[in-house]
Amino acid sequence: MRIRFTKMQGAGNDFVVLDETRGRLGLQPAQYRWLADRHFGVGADQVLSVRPSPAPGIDFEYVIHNADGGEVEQCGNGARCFVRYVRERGLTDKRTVRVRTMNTVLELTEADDGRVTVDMGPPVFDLPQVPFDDAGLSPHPQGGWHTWRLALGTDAAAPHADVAVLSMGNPHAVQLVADVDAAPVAAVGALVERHPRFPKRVNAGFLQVVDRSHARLRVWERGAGETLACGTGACAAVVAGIRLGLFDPRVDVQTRGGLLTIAWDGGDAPVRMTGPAATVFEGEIEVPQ
Ligand SMILES: N[C@@H](CCC[C@H](N)C(=O)O)C(=O)O
Repeated sequence: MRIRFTKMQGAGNDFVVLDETRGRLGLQPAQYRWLADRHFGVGADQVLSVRPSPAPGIDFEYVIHNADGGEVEQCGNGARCFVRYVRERGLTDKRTVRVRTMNTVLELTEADDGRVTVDMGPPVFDLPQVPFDDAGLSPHPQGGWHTWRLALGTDAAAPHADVAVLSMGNPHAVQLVADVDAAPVAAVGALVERHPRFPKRVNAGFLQVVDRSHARLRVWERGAGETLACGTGACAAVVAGIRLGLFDPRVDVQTRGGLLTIAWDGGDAPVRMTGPAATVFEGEIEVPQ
């Protein structure tokens, strides 16, 4: 099957975007995996499919597949690219677009300078909803909140990670590090991603607090490995830092691929993420059956 695609990136988190507004392509998990493959396919951290309005008051549906082919609930950087995509192609002329993902409706607004702000909705701390299994674990109080100690192996000498656990519609485990450049993101991230306490696996964030309004962040993403930026990861890291008493309500997060600004007023307030989104190139490719 020959398909048209658009390659996009938001802060270096890169995407293959597919237009399914006039009909489904019917791709299977192995085909999403192939499209995301950097050697045999186009190459991307996620594949995003743009579908027509699923209900009155909602402009589009947006479906996300990780590079491993698995469908997931949210993608913050992808959401910014999504709004850029539908506006650039004339699929809408609205500046603020409402889009349904697997488990929520997001509101996205493109500013004159091309930066996009996403209302990501409120963070979720209820552990079964993350989901996180805390049976038999005690939380470690820190600031006004707590972290959880995860053993990263079965023997007594196994290393551990102290993580703050929350959902931004998708699961996140955020650990504080002194220096993101020295953090063992691949080794520890892979262990946290598949830790048995996270039944749906988890995105593992490594957060360096620079000061009360500046952070540095690296994220080992579920189903994609380390990416140059993770939008929901930045939201989760800032929310965790605010609850741990480390940040003010607005934080600039420096990722390896760009700068994201995250704002959260606490409680049930929505998390707002602002950052770049850009088209890289367009093409056509024959996808193996
Ligand atoms: N890159 C994303 C997150 C994509 C999904 C994530 N890997 C998951 O499995 O939940 C972002 O910008 O938020």
